Amino acid sequence: MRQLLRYITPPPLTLLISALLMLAGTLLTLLIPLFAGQLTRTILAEPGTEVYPLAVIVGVWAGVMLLRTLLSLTEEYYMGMVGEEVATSLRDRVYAHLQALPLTWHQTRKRGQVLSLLTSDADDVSGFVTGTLLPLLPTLLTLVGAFVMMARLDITLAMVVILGLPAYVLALKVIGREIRPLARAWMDQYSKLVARAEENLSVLPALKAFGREQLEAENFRGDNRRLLNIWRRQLRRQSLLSPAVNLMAGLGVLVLLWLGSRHIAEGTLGPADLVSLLLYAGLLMSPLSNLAGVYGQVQRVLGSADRLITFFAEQPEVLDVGEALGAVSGAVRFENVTFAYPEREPVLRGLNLRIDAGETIAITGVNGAGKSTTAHLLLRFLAPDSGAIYIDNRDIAQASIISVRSHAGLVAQHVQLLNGTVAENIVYGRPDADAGDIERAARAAHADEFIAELPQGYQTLIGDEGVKLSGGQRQRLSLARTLLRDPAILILDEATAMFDPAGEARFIEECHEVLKAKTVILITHRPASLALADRVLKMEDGQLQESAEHRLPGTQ
Ligand SMILES: Nc1ncnc2c1ncn2[C@@H]1O[C@H](COP(=O)(O)OP(=O)(O)OP(=O)(O)O)[C@@H](O)[C@H]1O
Repeated sequence: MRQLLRYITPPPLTLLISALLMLAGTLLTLLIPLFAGQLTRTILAEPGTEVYPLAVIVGVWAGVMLLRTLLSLTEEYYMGMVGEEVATSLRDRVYAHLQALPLTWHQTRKRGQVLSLLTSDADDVSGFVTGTLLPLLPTLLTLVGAFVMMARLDITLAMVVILGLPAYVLALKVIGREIRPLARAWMDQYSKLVARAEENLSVLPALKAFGREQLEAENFRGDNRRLLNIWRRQLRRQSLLSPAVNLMAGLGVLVLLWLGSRHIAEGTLGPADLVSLLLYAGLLMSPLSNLAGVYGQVQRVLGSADRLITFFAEQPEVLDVGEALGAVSGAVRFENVTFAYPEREPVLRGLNLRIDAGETIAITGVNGAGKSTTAHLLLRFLAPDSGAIYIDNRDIAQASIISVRSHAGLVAQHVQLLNGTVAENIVYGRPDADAGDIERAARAAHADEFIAELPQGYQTLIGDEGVKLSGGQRQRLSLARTLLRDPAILILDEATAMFDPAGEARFIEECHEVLKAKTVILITHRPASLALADRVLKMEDGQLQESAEHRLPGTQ
């Protein structure tokens, strides 16, 4: 928990005000038993004894109660604010870290599980800090204060209370021990449930096409029942905690009453002091129950805290460390690059590649040969196991990731678009671009024709992942988005795969001018696209070989 507190930054002033209000409130509460003692003394006083008048005691008592209520109101507001600010800053940090983690981290996790870090785990932890951890302060103060006041009245009775505490702590431990693993199991099962729902909803067309609605509903139901069972087991133990503690506290009060009456009979304690003492013991009951609750909640929240600590320990991509590449002409060189995905055979084995600035090369090869992997290495989504990659003779491992990605643009095989307008999608990589820039990029990608035919032109909403567009239109939009960034190196990974043959031929002819100004890497099998290339390379056994067989007749 202490590790996690590093990531939680409560607002200092609001926190200080809440703490002071809590302390003041607790001190006022500790006065009440004293008033009760004085009241008893006044009621039982022999005529002629000097005691406070009844009206004074009741008046002061009522005044203190009123003040206590006012403090509680203000305290609630400030505590609420601390809670919300803690939750907000923790969510900010989780989200920033989520985005900074490399693609490889995300590829090995389910989206639902990742999202639960941001939602339930972050909420659990911030709720714990404000709902449990901060109120601990008045709880502990009440405990200590009540004990000191009791000791002043009767040290023996106060010691009985202190000696009873270890038994109480032990009971907490025994009952609470089993809660933690159950809390973790619940959270794991919960994220599995969310992950399943998320996955099913994101592949809904496939799910419906294969008639899996009922099967998936049953799978979900099964996961949901398992979740309920874990919760039931956890609740059984958790609901045991508070009654057990209350029972022990009640028995403790009985012991006090019995011992107190004996002390009165022996003349070492006055009846008014016994009244105060019992009220102090009563004051102890609620902090003790609170502490019991705290123990249960600590066990529960530790699961979330563990997950967040592990998550924050993951190494993020540092985007701006290393030198910026500055202006580049776009020459690319792979030198003896070897790469394997974790626990897989190497994809690239000593790959060498040299592309001159402004050259267009095509890479072909069977599915799974490693073509996209090569592109991802150039973008620093992945890092080579050995060897080096250069842009303009500068090792990209030494350059800042952000500058590498600003010079190398990728139009990927699977186009990813936002659920926004056409214009919002094109401007994504260069938010400062104006309408003229957007239209120029669209024209260069030959997307302007179909955009003009859309109901609201550039302002047309294109739906989740661009569902309201055809595959080819999505690819053109994706190309426009990349061209707007104007990278010196352009990687088109099967970027024309969705084009109809006539459209592809036209596109290639028309884009020729735009592409001529850049270093272009075409990952493709399509003869029409291959015709664009100055050289065609074939990927085989993790290496690239020059190949002439894909050239179209008439091309150089
Ligand atoms: N994230 C990943 N983790 C593990 N293995 C991966 C990952 N991505 C790709 N691979 C594997 O690496 C190999 C190369 O994949 P890559 O996508 O580079 O091939 P490709 O030549 O682009 O194929 P295609 O023509 O089908 O697009 C494949 O065997 C694939 O299974």
